[in-house]
Amino acid sequence: MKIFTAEQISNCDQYTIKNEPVSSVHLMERAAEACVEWISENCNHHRNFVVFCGNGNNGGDGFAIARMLYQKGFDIDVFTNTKIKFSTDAQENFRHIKEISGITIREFKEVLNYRFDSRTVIVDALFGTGLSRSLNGDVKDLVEFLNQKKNIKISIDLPSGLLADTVSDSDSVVFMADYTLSFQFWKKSFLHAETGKFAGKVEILDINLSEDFIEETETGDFVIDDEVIKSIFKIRNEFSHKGTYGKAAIIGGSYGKMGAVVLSTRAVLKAGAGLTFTVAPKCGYEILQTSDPEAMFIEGGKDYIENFDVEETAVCGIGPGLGTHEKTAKSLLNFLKSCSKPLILDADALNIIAQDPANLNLIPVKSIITPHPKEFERLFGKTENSFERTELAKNKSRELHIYIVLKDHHTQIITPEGKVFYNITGNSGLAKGGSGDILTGIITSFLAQKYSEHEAAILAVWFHGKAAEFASEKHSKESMLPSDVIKEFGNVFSELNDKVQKLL
Ligand SMILES: NC(=O)C1=CN([C@@H]2O[C@H](COP(=O)(O)OP(=O)(O)OC[C@H]3O[C@@H](n4cnc5c(N)ncnc54)[C@H](O)[C@@H]3O)[C@@H](O)[C@H]2O)[C@@H](O)CC1
Ligand SMILES: Nc1ncnc2c1ncn2[C@@H]1O[C@H](COP(=O)(O)OP(=O)(O)O)[C@@H](O)[C@H]1O
Ligand SMILES: [K+]
Repeated sequence: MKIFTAEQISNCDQYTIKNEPVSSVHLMERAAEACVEWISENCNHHRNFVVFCGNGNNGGDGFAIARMLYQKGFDIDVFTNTKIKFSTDAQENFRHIKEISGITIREFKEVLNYRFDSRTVIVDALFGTGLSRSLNGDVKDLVEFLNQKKNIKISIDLPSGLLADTVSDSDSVVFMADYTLSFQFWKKSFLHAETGKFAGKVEILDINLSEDFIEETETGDFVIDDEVIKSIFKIRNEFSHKGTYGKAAIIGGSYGKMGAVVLSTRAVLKAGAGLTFTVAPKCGYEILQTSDPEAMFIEGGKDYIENFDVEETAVCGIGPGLGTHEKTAKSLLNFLKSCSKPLILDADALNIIAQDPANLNLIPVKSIITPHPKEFERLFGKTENSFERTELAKNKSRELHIYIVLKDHHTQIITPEGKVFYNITGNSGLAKGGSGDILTGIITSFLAQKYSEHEAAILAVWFHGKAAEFASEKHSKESMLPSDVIKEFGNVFSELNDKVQKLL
């Protein structure tokens, strides 16, 4: 799914109104219907809603939602500011709601005397994509007041005060939603930590905006949705043999960190590679042969790795548990100098490279590197916030002609062409040592299976998150272990096969 800026979204609305058989006010009606449908389906314990409506079209949505919820039998109160001029469509919906005697309309300032029942849901329809500056004055006070309430809060389109595509000033006041019902597209601000925290759980509601506009409008930012995944995943060929699925090698491990290669190797195996090797120090021989018997062991040193050579045709994932021993570092850098095929570089491989900026140029083109934010900083330097980090990653991907998998809650895959793919699978159950090792294994496995670097990185990140979702359902986010995540790979493949199967 494409991610658009606030300006592009507004253009999309206008294009739809101009070119499709729908008027502006009908599009608002469609948007409100989608919200009301979601609320009716999901809201089982709450009967009363208090809707806060601004003067623009976001407020118009709010009036229409209030009317429709009332017609469905919910108790509704509405707050607005009648002293400021409404937009045309908001005015029309305000007119409709005034005619309903069962709905009381109050001015914002009356909120201080309003009795919030603990089961009242607060709906924020103050500002959406039209927000042009930080909240101030009365409306800022209102949002601060509402944020103190313990009630469930739903934002329409965007939490008020949040900009769609960039970070707000750190002292800006933003409505703190539990749920955000947003129209048609993911907004970039939902996907970054500093701003996404205001949106709560995000639901994207389809309001049928013009497909032609969406198709023709260029963007560099995408969300990895089912369509992206279906276009990448390949069904396993029955007329195949192990050679069809490639050779993969995990290179890593050091005394005390052998678990990282065990997990990484197991992830390669369970993600479907044909032949799997582990290059690890001798001290890991028994551990690896016992834990992952399907993989072949290659001795890469005694207590730490000194030899990175594996079969020419194997795809190499380097770094899990590798350590940064001087001799390991020296031989890794020598290996990089002699290597021209794309590699997967993670963890200590990145920490070794980060020791000297000149090392960055040794990374073979089209390699996939998988830094978490701290490793990214060691490699490329500090940034003010995660939006800037993504921009820096885009520059570096272009410059070095590599793929950067910037690991985060919404991990980003950044391509040498400057495109950014945001992942929306996964959860905080992955915030544990060992999760990244698994991701390295999955990417290595998919690359060995002849997915392109671009496809392998995107599919693997999505896959990793999806497996975490299955694992958390069984074990909880708190208790799930990276090894539980690997056990769910089978369920993810079943889901993938179901998605792409040609059903009779
Ligand atoms: N036909 C359409 O264009 C549709 C628009 N929709 C809704 O319309 C919204 C966008 O509507 P608008 O473009 O009218 O914008 P908003 O309703 O987000 O609000 C913008 C209004 O607030 C003012 N404003 C901006 N920042 C302010 C601030 N900090 N303090 C006080 N006032 C401020 C602006 O001057 C403008 O009058 C979307 O988020 C969505 O909810 C949906 O109904 C779908 C269809
Ligand atoms: N809160 C979270 N939500 C979603 N994914 C997460 C979260 N925390 C961590 N992850 C994922 O888990 C992995 C952790 O990687 P990393 O920090 O390198 O772990 P390790 O050091 O164990 O290898 C990344 O893929 C990251 O995106
Ligand atoms: K809003």
